[in-house]
Amino acid sequence: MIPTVGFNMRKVQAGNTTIKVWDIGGQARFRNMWERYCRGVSAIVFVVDSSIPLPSSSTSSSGPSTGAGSAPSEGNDSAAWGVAAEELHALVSRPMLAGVPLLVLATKNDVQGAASAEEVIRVMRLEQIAAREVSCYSISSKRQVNIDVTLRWLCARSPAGAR
Ligand SMILES: Nc1nc2c(ncn2[C@@H]2O[C@H](COP(=O)(O)OP(=O)(O)OP(=O)(O)O)[C@@H](O)[C@H]2O)c(=O)[nH]1
Ligand SMILES: [Mg+2]
Repeated sequence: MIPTVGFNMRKVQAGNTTIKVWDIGGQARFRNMWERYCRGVSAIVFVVDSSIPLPSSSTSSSGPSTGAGSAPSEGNDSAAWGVAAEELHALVSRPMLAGVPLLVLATKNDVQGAASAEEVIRVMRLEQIAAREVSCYSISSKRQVNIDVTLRWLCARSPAGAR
């Protein structure tokens, strides 16, 4: 796996449904593209790394955890959860994306000690996201865990109304 530069487009076949996936880079320099690519979509999938240690204080889910004035972490320490939560909440607050269903995927659940879906719901403050469908699954891309339920969730949000 190499970091996504800009975006990639893939079509994924799932049963009778073809899912057109826009995979957008997560690095800071690509985040201003997110809203544009999310307009008019059937669903937004936001992938987080559940192997990153959770913040020690369950209430401090945003902001830098290191000294005052330091930049928010982009690395693999627990401050990355705060960055992810802030970025997700900023994205879904965009008026153009009102009502778009959101699926948060907590990947790397094959790593020992990975955060559970419930922990990710708490640290990402998903219960604060209103007026849209919000789901969260713990998955492993590496071991193909819960990829089937993920595809079913996406198919059920297809414009053709597979529900
Ligand atoms: N153990 C494990 N590693 C994973 C899993 N999914 C991804 N990785 C690894 O995590 C690293 C980052 O994966 P990427 O798919 O490039 O992450 P990304 O979020 O697309 O990153 P950007 O493209 O920069 O946004 C790679 O080294 C992957 O091999 C997983 O389910 N389990
Ligand atoms: Mg990528």
